[in-house]
Amino acid sequence: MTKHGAVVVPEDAVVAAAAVGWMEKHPSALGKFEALAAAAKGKRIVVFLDYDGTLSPIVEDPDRAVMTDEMRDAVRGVAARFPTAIVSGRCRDKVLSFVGLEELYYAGSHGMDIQGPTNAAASKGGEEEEESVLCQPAREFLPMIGEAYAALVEKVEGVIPGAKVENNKFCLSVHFRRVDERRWGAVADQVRAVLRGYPRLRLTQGRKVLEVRPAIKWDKGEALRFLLSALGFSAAGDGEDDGDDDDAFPIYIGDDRTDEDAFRVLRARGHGAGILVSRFPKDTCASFSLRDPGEVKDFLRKLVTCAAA
Ligand SMILES: O=P(O)(O)OC[C@H]1O[C@H](O[C@H]2O[C@H](CO)[C@@H](O)[C@H](O)[C@H]2O)[C@H](O)[C@@H](O)[C@@H]1O
Repeated sequence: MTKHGAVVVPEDAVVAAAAVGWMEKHPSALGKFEALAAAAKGKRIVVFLDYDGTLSPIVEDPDRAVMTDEMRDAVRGVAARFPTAIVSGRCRDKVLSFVGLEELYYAGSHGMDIQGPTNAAASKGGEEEEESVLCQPAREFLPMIGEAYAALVEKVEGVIPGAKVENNKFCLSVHFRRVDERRWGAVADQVRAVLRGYPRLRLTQGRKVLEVRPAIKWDKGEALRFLLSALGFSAAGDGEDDGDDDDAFPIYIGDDRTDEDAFRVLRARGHGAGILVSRFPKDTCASFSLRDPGEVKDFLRKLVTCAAA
């Protein structure tokens, strides 16, 4: 096609070519399953799963982001074969209530609240909750988060229709999915104004959500390292003879910006697989991709079948 003598490539063709290029760099984890299984051969697979957008589809109301029974069965099957952790921005109790599987590790509040399986602790009786909590690096921030929550409810949720503040214990989520798009800027301005009173809290952005969290060096990547180490594997994965088992093959599946911290850790380790859940090309440190939670479920089922073979 030509216009004024120049070659004009239709916009759809440019988008399609970019998508093809992106898929070459981040191929489908289903399409490359055999290669992935071969890379994991002889190593011990450890599975890390984000929740929203990965195990459950993104929905308007965060309180209704439930997971299907089929997905629960797939996660249960994986957890019966490999150590498995849910790593979420949600507070640990809420994500546990959505997933409903006590045999998993849970890292809530973007990894700032880590708990081991509660099924074993529960059978011992007594102080199950305290026994199963493994790591809470932002404990001292609890009173500050409580104060900031109250201020955000008053100054954002109370003022901008559709805005919703979710208390995730060690962090807060300010949702604007249901806010009129013309007021998104106002949400961000109000949140920033509140946070000026809390210089030790920082702001990041997820999928139509502003995330307020303690400004400490801790994120989903650190949680992944912590859990590997708690499971007896090397946290660095550097092949050093430091007494730790370097034979883990961590698989991390997630859809959002906060999952990039975990993908970066896997890149640095040089083994394991970061899998981004996305229908569209996105800048990512993940090596593979899956399109949506339906494909995540298929991938988890394949892992189970492969382990049983
Ligand atoms: O780390 P995640 O498990 O992915 O949690 C990140 C945030 O997820 C939730 O919000 C997102 O999903 C909602 C339900 O589908 C959707 O309404 C919202 O727009 C998304 O941002 C959760 O509510 C947040 O607290 C998490 O931080």
